[in-house]
Amino acid sequence: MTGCYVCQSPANLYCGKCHVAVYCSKDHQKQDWKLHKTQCSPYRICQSPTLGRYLEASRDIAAGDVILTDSPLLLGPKQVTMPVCLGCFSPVDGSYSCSQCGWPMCSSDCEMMSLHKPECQLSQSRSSPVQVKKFLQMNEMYECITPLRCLWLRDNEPQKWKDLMQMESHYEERKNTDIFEINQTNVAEFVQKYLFVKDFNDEEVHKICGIIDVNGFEIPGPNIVGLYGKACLLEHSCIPNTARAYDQQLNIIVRAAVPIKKGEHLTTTYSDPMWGTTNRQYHLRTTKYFKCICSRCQDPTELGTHLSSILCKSCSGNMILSPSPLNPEAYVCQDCGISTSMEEADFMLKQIGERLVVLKDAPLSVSEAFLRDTSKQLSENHYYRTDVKFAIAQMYGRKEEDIDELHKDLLDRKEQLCRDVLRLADLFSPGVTRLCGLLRFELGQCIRERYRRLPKKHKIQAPAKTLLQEAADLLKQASVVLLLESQMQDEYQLGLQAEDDLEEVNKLLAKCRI
Ligand SMILES: C[S@@+](CC[C@H](N)C(=O)[O-])C[C@H]1O[C@@H](n2cnc3c(N)ncnc32)[C@H](O)[C@@H]1O
Repeated sequence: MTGCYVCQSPANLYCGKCHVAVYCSKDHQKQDWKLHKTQCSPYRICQSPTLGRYLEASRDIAAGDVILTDSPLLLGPKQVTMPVCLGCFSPVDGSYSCSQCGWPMCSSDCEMMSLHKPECQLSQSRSSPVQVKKFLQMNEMYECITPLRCLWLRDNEPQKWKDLMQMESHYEERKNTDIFEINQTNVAEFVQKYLFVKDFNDEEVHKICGIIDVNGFEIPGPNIVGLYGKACLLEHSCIPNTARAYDQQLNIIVRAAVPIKKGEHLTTTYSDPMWGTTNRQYHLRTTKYFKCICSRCQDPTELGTHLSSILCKSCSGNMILSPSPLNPEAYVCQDCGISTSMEEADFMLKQIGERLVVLKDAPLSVSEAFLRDTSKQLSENHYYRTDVKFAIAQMYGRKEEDIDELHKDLLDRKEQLCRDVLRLADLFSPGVTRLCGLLRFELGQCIRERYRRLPKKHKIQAPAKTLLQEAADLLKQASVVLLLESQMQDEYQLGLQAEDDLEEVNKLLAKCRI
């Protein structure tokens, strides 16, 4: 939106505070101020040679405050997906196809959705309907859909196309990479040779593929990627200060996760804050084309957590990436100085990673065995171990038995795991974030259950009240965070449960006369 906020005519005079509202003249800016000052964005758009465009807080922002809400420029299936309906994104089996173009859909209702118009129109360049034959597995035919939805904007929605074209594509860096080759075959050539769409040259197609990869947000839950004109300006940090959520229309809502001071950059995470440095760096380098040099990435101990450290075979000390996690040559023991080559460590990590894959469907005892075995190879907080701890912290009291049937030792175990992972989450994904919300929810359940198990006479003693108060604090914080999620998400349902449980705990607290 680049029209004057008052009269919509072409405008280039930006509000000096937020650099978002734009006017055609000083008069219109003055005229709008009374209204605009109540809405003036808490951020401004800035530019730097290393970051490109980025967002900066234009005033102090409190944790939980909405920084921006942005509607999608477009939505499409993720690049690698199995066949999904091109209207509602549910998996499809081929039993219904669009009457106009032949792409499989759910129903005539989905066929009519405006979302589907771009590929529907463009696919009609073929003389016969599109035929999809491979269902319930990844299907490379779908790699062209989101790019087509972008390319279609060029001739149909010029303002959106202009917004899209401002986004970073890293076109030059992508040339000669594997992904460039894949896009050449599965998008550029597929569009020209199978769909008979000749309107877009290879460079345009590759730029669009880059824009999707670099700027697209993977929306949790369904198989959707969304492009958002304002939210894409958030820069990456391995300890982000904002959190993202989506409403039912898939508008993105960006909130301050922690208090943010005027002048601070607004950051999100493009990777996963609970991954180790090497994995985050690899992901950022190969999909976003930059090297993160944040303080966490430069600290071989990752703020003293040793999230990426392995254990020394000689003295069991923590072995860190040396001489620096950004240019590692070996793992070196902090205690005895012995080193292990990157190849040897990578081989061990790969083997452990393969064990991880099968844990999801196995009994919890197999995950516990994994944690026991790896305690001699990996640091206590290693990201592999933390991943498993987080998974089983959620499953105890849910997967094999309900929490009120859980053996006391297992209840203690769940509580310990929640506390261990929460310590790390509070460092790397701090504040009003989904991860902290989930962990506080689980921990709140443990504490509430510990109270429930107290003998009746102990329930009127001071330690019982302390337990109830802790449960109430945890459930309150969990419900506040989880209810910010979209109602479609499981997290939202847990938020509702946290709210109910909190009510019950508060009633018990009110009865406590200690
Ligand atoms: C989603 S875009 C962000 C907006 C972009 N800066 C622009 O001008 O359109 C992602 C790109 O921004 C740059 N970027 C974001 N965070 C960065 C960071 N922490 N360090 C260096 N570059 C970063 C990288 O070029 C990255 O590929």
